[in-house]
Amino acid sequence: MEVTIKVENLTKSYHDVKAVEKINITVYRGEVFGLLGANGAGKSTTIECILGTKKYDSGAVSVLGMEPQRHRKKLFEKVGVQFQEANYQDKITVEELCKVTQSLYKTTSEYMDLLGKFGLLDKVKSQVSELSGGQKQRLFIVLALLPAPEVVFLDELTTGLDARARRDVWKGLSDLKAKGLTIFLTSHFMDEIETLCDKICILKKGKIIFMGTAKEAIESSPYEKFEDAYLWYTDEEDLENESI
Ligand SMILES: Nc1ncnc2c1ncn2[C@@H]1O[C@H](COP(=O)(O)OP(=O)(O)OP(=O)(O)O)[C@@H](O)[C@H]1O
Repeated sequence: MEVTIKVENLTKSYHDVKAVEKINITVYRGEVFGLLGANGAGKSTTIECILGTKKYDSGAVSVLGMEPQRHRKKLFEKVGVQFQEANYQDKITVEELCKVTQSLYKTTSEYMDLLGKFGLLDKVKSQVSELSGGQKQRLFIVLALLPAPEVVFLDELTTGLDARARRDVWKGLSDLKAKGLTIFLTSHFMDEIETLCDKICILKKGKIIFMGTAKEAIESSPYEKFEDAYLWYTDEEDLENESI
């Protein structure tokens, strides 16, 4: 199997806070990989180190066989990133933003196809500033996929989306996965993780406390539901006291 992302002993501190410590991750081509953990567990730091937008203290990272900080430009052509907030002019339509984004890349996907896949076809002529939060979120997924990337990073995949839109996003991503796209995502929704991810990694205070499939996570816990198992991994000591 072809390795798409390889992270070895990744360590990063902010002053005296160890945000991630000796993390090892391998993601194969065509896999959907889910990075989980409570707020502050180290997910964003890990993603930023993998993308080369943050400097790590020690360890090694390779994406599509390239070192992100050294091959930033070349990687930019093949890696898609979903931003939570994008910097675009106020008065720009969805179509114009798609075209501007396309102009940054050598090869691109058809924006109309992607807007259709993610339920935004009727918004093509709308101003981006007039979209709802959930529509913007989907537009950011479309923008991440426009370069026809080999791997895409989706941080907090469906935060802010309604139930229908979440299902549409899952379907859109599953179709792209079937075509060989590698997907690296974070999410706080356990149903989404269970549905989409081939492999998950749970971080707690910057360290990996579980790596495997969602099914394996359940099997190695005392619980039958993935969300219960996840909570057991992330805060073992508190779960027994909960009444709901
Ligand atoms: N720029 C920074 N300066 C100092 N500390 C930081 C900085 N960025 C993150 N941290 C700290 O590093 C730790 C990991 O943060 P990180 O943002 O990676 O977590 P996360 O898992 O992405 O959280 P969330 O789910 O809330 O987005 C936290 O303790 C956080 O306070």
